Amino acid sequence: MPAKLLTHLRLLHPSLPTASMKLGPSSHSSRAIPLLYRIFPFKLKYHGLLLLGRDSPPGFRMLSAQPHRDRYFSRSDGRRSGREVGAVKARPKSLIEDEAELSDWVSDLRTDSLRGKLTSEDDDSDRERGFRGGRGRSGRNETKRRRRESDSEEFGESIRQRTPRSSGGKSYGNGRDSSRATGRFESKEDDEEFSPRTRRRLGDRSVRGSMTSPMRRKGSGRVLDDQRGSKPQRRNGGMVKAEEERRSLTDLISEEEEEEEEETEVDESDDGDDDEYVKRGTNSLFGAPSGESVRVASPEKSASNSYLSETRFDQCAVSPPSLKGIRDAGYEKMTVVQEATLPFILKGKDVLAKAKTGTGKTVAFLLPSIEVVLKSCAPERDQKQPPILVLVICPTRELASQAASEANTLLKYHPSIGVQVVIGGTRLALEQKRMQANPCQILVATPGRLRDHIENTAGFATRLMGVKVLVLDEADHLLDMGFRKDIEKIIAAVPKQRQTLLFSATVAEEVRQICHIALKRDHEFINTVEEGTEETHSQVRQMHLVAPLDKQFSMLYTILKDHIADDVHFKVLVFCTTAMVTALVADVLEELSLNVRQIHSRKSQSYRTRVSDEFRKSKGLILVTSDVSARGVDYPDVTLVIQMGLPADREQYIHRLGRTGRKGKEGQGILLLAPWEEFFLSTVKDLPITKAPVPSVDPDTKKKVERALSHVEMKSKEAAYQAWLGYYNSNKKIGKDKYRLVELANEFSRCMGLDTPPAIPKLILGKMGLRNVPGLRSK
Ligand SMILES: Nc1ncnc2c1ncn2[C@@H]1O[C@H](COP(=O)(O)OP(=O)(O)OP(=O)(O)O)[C@@H](O)[C@H]1O
Repeated sequence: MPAKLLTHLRLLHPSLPTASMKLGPSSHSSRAIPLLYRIFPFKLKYHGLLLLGRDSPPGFRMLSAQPHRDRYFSRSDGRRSGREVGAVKARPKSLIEDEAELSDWVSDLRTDSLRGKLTSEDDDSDRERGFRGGRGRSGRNETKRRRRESDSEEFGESIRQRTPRSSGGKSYGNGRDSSRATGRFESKEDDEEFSPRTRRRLGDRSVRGSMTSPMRRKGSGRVLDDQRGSKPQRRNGGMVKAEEERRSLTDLISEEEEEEEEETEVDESDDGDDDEYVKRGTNSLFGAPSGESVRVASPEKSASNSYLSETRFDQCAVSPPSLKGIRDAGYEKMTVVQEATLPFILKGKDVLAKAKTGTGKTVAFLLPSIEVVLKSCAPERDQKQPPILVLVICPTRELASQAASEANTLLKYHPSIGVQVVIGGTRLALEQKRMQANPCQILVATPGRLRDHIENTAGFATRLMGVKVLVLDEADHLLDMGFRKDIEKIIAAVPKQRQTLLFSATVAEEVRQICHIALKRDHEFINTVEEGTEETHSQVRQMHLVAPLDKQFSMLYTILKDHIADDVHFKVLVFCTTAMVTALVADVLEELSLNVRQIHSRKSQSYRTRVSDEFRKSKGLILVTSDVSARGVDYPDVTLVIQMGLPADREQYIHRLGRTGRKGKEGQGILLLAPWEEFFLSTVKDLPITKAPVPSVDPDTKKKVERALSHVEMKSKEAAYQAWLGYYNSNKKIGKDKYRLVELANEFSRCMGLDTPPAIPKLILGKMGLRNVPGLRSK
């Protein structure tokens, strides 16, 4: 690590070592097979299922329950043959990923230290630390105020024209007849230097190394344990100052736009109790997993490529009421990840599980968690603050609500067990009341709001001391820098003696390096993504299209029209880089008379919930969205996912794409990039993304789109421009040349039909480090 970088890092984190720290290579667990033999004594005829990760750090175990590529749903195009992709291969990162870090980045500008990644915008909007004009308001304390300061401010950026590569036919329908050029990525701009995210991670790793380097840990879990209960880390003066500046800035640029505080529409469990039922359930059902009660999917079945295993739930050691709930939900067989993880979780092990999108991870952690609640003694009736036994953390409000709703489904025959959800955008007091008045053994929360409760709800911290199971859904994201502080705080607030479950569709090497902040050392790493296969689904056709910005609106419209014509049951998600760009794209498509909804962090929670519910139930609808929908959200039957502009990173690309092709269904994904964004393709080059045919845009369509753009409100364009500039400014590759960045931003402005780029407040330009850059207008 360059000495200069280390100096900057030390500014950010006083505990950094004085010499750069090198993390040694991971060693490899040789315990995996014997242990699995003990657990699945008759199963290891399928020893092909057990893949010892060559790179696995000690204590990790890779279990591939899908040793063969799914044939059932795969297309016979042979695109994937011969690819060698490590299941958890380390790969470069490219971009700032979540809005929480955007604000950190803004703070860091003053110190000229390394930048974090730019988030496209909010995930857990309640943590909303971004830099966004508006919604700043004072709160009870710093945390609260910071949290309420809103989602990311949007910044923005633009293009260099390059002729898109031509290709054959044009269909963006179901893709069955489309030509499928197997274009190779030329990625002329392959990273020679570290991306901001990589730099940040390097720094981060050094920070980690100083405290909890997995390579030198003897009991890495213990290091964190030692931190529990300790005061939050002291920040250096520079950081404090920067944060204060950011806060005051947020206050200054507040748009006085109070977010509506409304109750979510999450089902609450009833408050019946049935202790007898609970006790009955605990009688004989909870032995350690054995070969008789749990089976791993057979290779034969895996070869069929189904996301389902051959094991039925009723073959497992779960309680009758849970089984009834499962049956009512329509589940009979376990999915591969459920089958692979359940025995370990029921046995009380900490688990890090990786399984592809849409393969039932939520049930995989909820079902055994419910069994843990059942096993625990029922609280005394007059107990004022009954303990919370299971704590599930999700990065977004939508995901938390969804998980709570899934929990309620499974709890149908467990009347005494209650689920509550605490998420941003709702009234804290209301949540406090609900948690008081109703059973709440299982709490699903977004990190920011949970911290609010820890700090501001009387008796809440005591209730958390009852936690027996801690779940981090989308764990890699939660352990990333944007959430890290909140997660560390949360971990410190729950008992050391607990079971921890980490689930995600992506587990980057960096995450494996740091997961010990939450997991015990002897945790299980259960990887159901076969080594050498992609993390995406074979039945999802992935394409990329490179086109100059000024053609993108017309192309988007053409792609959508073609898809709609091709599939009457269309259901499309269009992902955009930031909330304000999302709003702009939605406005344009609406002007073009398409059936469009929009969802992003600038919308009130009640609106988000409404739109999300509508999209879940509908067909024939297009949802234009920011990354609030990128992870975990389970919209059934999405036929097409379009990603416009640079995804925050490789993982985000995979999660966004994962909104289609769920539960073994087919789907399509199109990544629409400008020529100068093409470098991103190198970060996903192991995925089967082919070059899309360039849609032919007829002059009428072009005019129609221009007209639609001219009808979009100026305010919307201004906000999109600023957001766009900010987003790309924080990208190391694009943001490093400010002159070029501004050129591109102004190109974007012209694409919206503006002759002059909108003026941006001086203060914001200053924070972006763009003051006095020619081509920008300030106000
Ligand atoms: N055993 C099962 N049989 C059939 N369907 C199931 C089963 N378990 C879960 N499902 C359904 O599968 C769908 C996807 O589940 P879920 O949202 O938990 O996936 P996921 O793996 O968490 O996806 P993501 O990675 O996108 O978060 C949901 O609609 C869920 O109800």
